[in-house]
Amino acid sequence: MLRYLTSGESHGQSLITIIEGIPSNLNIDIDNINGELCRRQQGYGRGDRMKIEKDKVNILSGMRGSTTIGSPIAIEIKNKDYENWKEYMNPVEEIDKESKCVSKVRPGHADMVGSLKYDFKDVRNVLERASARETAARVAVGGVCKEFLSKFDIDFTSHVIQIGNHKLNKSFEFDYIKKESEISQVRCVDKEYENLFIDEIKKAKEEGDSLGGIFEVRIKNVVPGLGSYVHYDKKLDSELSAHIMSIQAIKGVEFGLGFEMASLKGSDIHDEIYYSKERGIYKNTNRLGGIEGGMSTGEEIVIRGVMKPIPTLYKPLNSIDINTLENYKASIERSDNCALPAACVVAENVCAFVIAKFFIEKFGQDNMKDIIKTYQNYLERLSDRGWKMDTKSI
Ligand SMILES: Cc1cc2nc3c(=O)[nH]c(=O)nc-3n(C[C@H](O)[C@H](O)[C@H](O)COP(=O)(O)O)c2cc1C
Ligand SMILES: C=C(O[C@@H]1CC(C(=O)O)=C[C@@H](OP(=O)(O)O)[C@H]1O)C(=O)O
Repeated sequence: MLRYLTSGESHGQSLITIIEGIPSNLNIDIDNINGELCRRQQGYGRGDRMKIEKDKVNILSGMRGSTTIGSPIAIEIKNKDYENWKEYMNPVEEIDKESKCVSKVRPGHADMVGSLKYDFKDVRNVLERASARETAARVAVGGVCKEFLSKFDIDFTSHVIQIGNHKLNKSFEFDYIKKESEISQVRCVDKEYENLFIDEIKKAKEEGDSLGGIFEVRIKNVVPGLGSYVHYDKKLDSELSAHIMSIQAIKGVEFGLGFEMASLKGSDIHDEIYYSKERGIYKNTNRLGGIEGGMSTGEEIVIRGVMKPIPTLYKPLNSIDINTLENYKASIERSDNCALPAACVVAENVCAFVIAKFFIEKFGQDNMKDIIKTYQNYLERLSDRGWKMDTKSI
């Protein structure tokens, strides 16, 4: 089974991850993983921390000469900002705990319950780990998984479809994919909306406020039959949802037409099935977003996530000092005021982990040669049953 752990505080020395279950003899291009980390750092609305960090992976184990050897892969991403924080964040030496002690808990963060649950007077012990800085490690994991999945032509893209009150029209979006190079600084595929999004973020910032929105992830060339209908924990959509929901500030997930389905009739939704000699089994629509009965259908997987507005506000909300219980305004930590473009990239990469996990479960784990063979056998069998899939790069 493919699995990983992450470790690391936002202003600690490094983020660390260990991934286990990546097959042997997979050639990995480190530049591609660093490229994913760079994409995650982009986006209008990010705060000053992104000017300090230049995230790059340091592979510590599990590979020799750019090739995996089947053992756990340990990856480090250094926090450059640690230099500015080491007197407060050193894990072993005496530190000055008082001067950076946080006690005015921020609504919408893990601050209050985290410090009660783990019995801390200093909320920094909570916020350092609850921070979305951790998503850099998850993107490194996704980067490795994307390297694996690219051998099977599985391809990921994402874009922002709503920020604040401005929302792209969904039906227009459905047959609209842009290449990475054409995606703007707010990861929007439409020029007019790009400007609206930027203006909205700018306005919120001037008001000391923050914004949320909706992003969309699309996954192409996933073979039919990843996941299963037989048990709750084998369903591809439930696992993808769980991983997207685990991203900081994500509050909902939908597939295909998603929540719009509530007001539509069955005949408006379910994708009709056809067969022709030339195309094999096919559908003309993909309203269910590429998953039926917990399994990939072979169509593009279309997932959306909603992100709440960033909780740290420069115009702080009412709160309390968790130690004195006095009423105060919440603490102001340096902050993004909108991070939808970054959340898009994180979502793509957590999806890459889930797809890789289900793929490996279905086609084997030990080495690339065996997996490719099993995959090809499966495609051949599907072809005998009328399904056609382009296998050009294998
Ligand atoms: C990419 C990304 C960047 C974020 N940046 C900030 C930030 O700068 N300031 C902030 O208060 N919250 C930020 N958040 C959200 C918080 O980490 C998150 O709301 C908080 O940890 C509480 O978790 P929850 O919203 O999932 O309940 C960010 C989230 C993501 C995904
Ligand atoms: C560091 C990242 O995001 C951070 C997520 C975050 C939060 O509270 O979640 C708060 C901010 O951290 P800082 O207080 O250091 O400015 C963001 O910059 C990152 O994405 O790499």
